[in-house]
Amino acid sequence: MRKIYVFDTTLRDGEQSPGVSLTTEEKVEIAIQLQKLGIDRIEAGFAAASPGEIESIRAVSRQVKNATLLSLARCHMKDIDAVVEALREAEDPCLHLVLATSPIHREHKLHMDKAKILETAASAIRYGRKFFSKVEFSAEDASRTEIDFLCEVTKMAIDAGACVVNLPDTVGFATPEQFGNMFKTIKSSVPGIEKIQLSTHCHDDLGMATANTLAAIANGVDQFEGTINGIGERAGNTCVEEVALALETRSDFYGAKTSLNLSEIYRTSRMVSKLTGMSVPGNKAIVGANAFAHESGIHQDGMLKNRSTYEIITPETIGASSSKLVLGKHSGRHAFKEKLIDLGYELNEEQLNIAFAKFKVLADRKKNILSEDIRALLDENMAEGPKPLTLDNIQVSYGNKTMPTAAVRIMKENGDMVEEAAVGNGSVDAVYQAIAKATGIIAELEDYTIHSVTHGTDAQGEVHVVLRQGETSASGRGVSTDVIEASAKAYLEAMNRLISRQDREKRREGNIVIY
Ligand SMILES: CC(=O)SCCNC(=O)CCNC(=O)[C@H](O)C(C)(C)COP(=O)(O)OP(=O)(O)OC[C@H]1O[C@@H](n2cnc3c(N)ncnc32)[C@H](O)[C@@H]1OP(=O)(O)O
Ligand SMILES: CC(C)C(=O)C(=O)O
Ligand SMILES: [Mg+2]
Repeated sequence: MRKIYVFDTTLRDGEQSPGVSLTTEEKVEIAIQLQKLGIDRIEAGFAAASPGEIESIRAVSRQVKNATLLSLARCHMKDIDAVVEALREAEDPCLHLVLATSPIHREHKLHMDKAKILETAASAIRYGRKFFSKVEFSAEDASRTEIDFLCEVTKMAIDAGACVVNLPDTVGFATPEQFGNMFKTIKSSVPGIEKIQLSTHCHDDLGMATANTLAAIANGVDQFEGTINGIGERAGNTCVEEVALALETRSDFYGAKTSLNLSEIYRTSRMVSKLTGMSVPGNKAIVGANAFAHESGIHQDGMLKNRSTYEIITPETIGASSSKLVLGKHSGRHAFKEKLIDLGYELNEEQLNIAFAKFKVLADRKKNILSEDIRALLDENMAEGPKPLTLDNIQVSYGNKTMPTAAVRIMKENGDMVEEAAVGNGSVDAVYQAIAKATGIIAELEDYTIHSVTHGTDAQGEVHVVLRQGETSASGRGVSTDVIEASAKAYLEAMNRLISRQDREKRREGNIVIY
């Protein structure tokens, strides 16, 4: 199996993401993790950018022992001198030089003709070789460079002493077939190409960075460059994790693999996301929160029967915890039942049907049903004891400049409905006043607590109340995506318990129940 070298540029091109600036400590933390991941070459920064950048690269170089360490430089002596300073303590240093070669960059940016490009790059490589035994040369915007000139540039870099020649798709313009052909031509027509390693470096402007990188690999490159989570300039770079997993999963096709410790991928992704502040979209390949989550009933049923039906990579491979069957409105009975077993509930067929029906109602109201939602739903449905009072309807009118008003309709055990409205000093208070008026039961609210059972703005709220009447107290719990409804449910549950307790006590005393 051919080994593909991984060049990680999270700390250089990744840091070029708008809004990202890593401290020295953060760069060091990421570099240590990149080593654990088994990255072969780590680009720690652009030394000439600032004195602080030189310091950061030096700090990283003190920690990196098992990877080649690079810093990027323009083809300028002062940039190269800055790299010399930054990489002085590196165990295995490599200078990374860049110069654009495309007609657009030559004419509009550099104001250099082809001869000047060749001369500038060659003298920079030669100057760099005085300090470094390893020099990588990148022909920026290679994919928009005339192929004959690119062959000349590659030959110049080899002759001047580069050991890696990188041909980037700097602006994400290439298409896989065209990009693959570019490498095929370079490999077959540049004399001395076997003396160096060929590398690729892609950007994702058209969403083709991974495809283009794989096309380059299929056409013989030895190294690919990328970043964790694909962060980087504009739409970002090739995602290291995507290419590594594509090679691993489709080694039958590519016949090539990286030597990454794949089980460190998830941890590395989380760390980079946290330290750069760039969140990973849920549907991101490999490392997104949904990459191993299954919501629809047919998929969940398949997963329960055999994971290979809907997963081509296991989460364990990348160090993520496990596949998730996410319960939602598309879920079916198989997954629901499995979830109940996981949560320790044993329901008979009839109970299961009832719970499943209630779950579907909840799923229509709430996008993401979590374990706590299910627990809350089951505990509520399975709560024992008689229910003298049931909430039938509730309506609240709230305005920050008006008194909150609530109207409630409550069904008694015998089926009678009682309706009342009341104002309060808040919406919950108004509801409680209305319930008190409707039932005629005046109880002291001894305790009221509310917390979110799950996360997000559509989370379920769970309310606990304690009511007291004389010597008797009772607690109640209510759960709903609406906190007012949860509050009303909790209040009525506490009232029902209060009534039952008083009922029992009165029976014992031979009296008649008041309610
Ligand atoms: C494709 C890439 O990702 S390339 C890497 C991009 N990364 C960075 O730019 C790192 C951060 N950069 C910086 O801190 C600054 O741009 C510096 C320190 C490098 C240079 O800053 P300044 O001297 O102020 O120049 P500025 O950035 O405004 O312009 C770039 C100059 O370098 C020239 N240049 C651009 N690329 C190269 C190159 N590879 N080799 C030599 N000169 C180059 C430009 O033509 C321009 O020259 P000019 O001043 O004669 O017009
Ligand atoms: C410096 C080079 C490799 C680069 O980042 C690019 O061309 O995108
Ligand atoms: Mg780049």
